[in-house]
Amino acid sequence: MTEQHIVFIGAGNMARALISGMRQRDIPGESIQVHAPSTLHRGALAEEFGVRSRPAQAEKLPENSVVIYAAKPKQMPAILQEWGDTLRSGSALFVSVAAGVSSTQITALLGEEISVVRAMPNTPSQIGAGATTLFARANVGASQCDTVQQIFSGVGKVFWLHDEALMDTATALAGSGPAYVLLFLEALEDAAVLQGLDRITARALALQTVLGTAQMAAASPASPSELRHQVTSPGGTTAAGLAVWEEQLRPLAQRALAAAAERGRALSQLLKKDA
Ligand SMILES: NC(=O)C1=CN([C@@H]2O[C@H](COP(=O)(O)OP(=O)(O)OC[C@H]3O[C@@H](n4cnc5c(N)ncnc54)[C@H](O)[C@@H]3O)[C@@H](O)[C@H]2O)C=CC1
Ligand SMILES: O=C(O)[C@@H]1CCC=N1
Repeated sequence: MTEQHIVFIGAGNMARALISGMRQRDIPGESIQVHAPSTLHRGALAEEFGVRSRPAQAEKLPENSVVIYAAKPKQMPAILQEWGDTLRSGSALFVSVAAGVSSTQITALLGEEISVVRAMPNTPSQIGAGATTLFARANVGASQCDTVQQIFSGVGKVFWLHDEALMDTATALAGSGPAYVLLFLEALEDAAVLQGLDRITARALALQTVLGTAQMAAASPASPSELRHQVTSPGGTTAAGLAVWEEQLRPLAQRALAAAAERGRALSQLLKKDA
């Protein structure tokens, strides 16, 4: 990709996941800069990934900077207050990974229409297997969209949305999704242990089953439903297990995604109250 200067605001879990994925894609450490108040967090990233580390306060940014906001949603008013002059005076592209906070809220906080893209990545980005949804405001140019596409496609698959309201759904599905899959793994493991299987074998079997099935589904032109039928012999073990899952799983998925998307909208409302 073209020489970009990538500036992270925040040095937590998501910044770490993205930086890890970027470094594996040979984005040089010197072109990544991390700002956070805690020397512990940013120092650890500097040591592990060779990125540059700075305190929280803003400074003049190099040309071609992409600023990735990776601190908490509720901190955005205070942090943008600190960064406002820097962001308004330069030509930086601002990418927010904050759940819920709308691009209109971001430009309102900055008091100016700078280029803003929202991104919703997820933690598998740390091994290049992320899923990121992107939304660009109308004033973001094609070359800026290309830049963001290159950054996030380096750490996984990228999906653009044209309706910003659906970012809350994408957050509920893919941003939060790794936690659901991990809970599913834990539940399968615990259930097998309850039947007597030792924990190490139960964990390894659950993991390989989910991994192998996801890889098979990704490699196959068949739909998940078609592949599922290939496993399900009439009157067999799978049919017996599936009957139990079917009672609850779809309504549960709907409720879980609704709750997560609603939380995204609530985070955005909270910001309105604080702003
Ligand atoms: N964790 C995840 O799986 C995902 C998180 N996100 C979003 O990423 C953002 C960060 O989430 P996490 O990394 O999980 O949180 P975290 O709590 O791990 O990290 C937050 C970071 O912000 C830093 N920070 C606090 N005050 C600051 C300031 N004044 N200036 C600069 N940095 C400051 C903290 O030092 C910390 O490094 C959130 O907005 C979240 O919605 C988005 C997708 C997935
Ligand atoms: O739980 C959260 O709010 C963040 C956004 C998506 C994943 N983690």
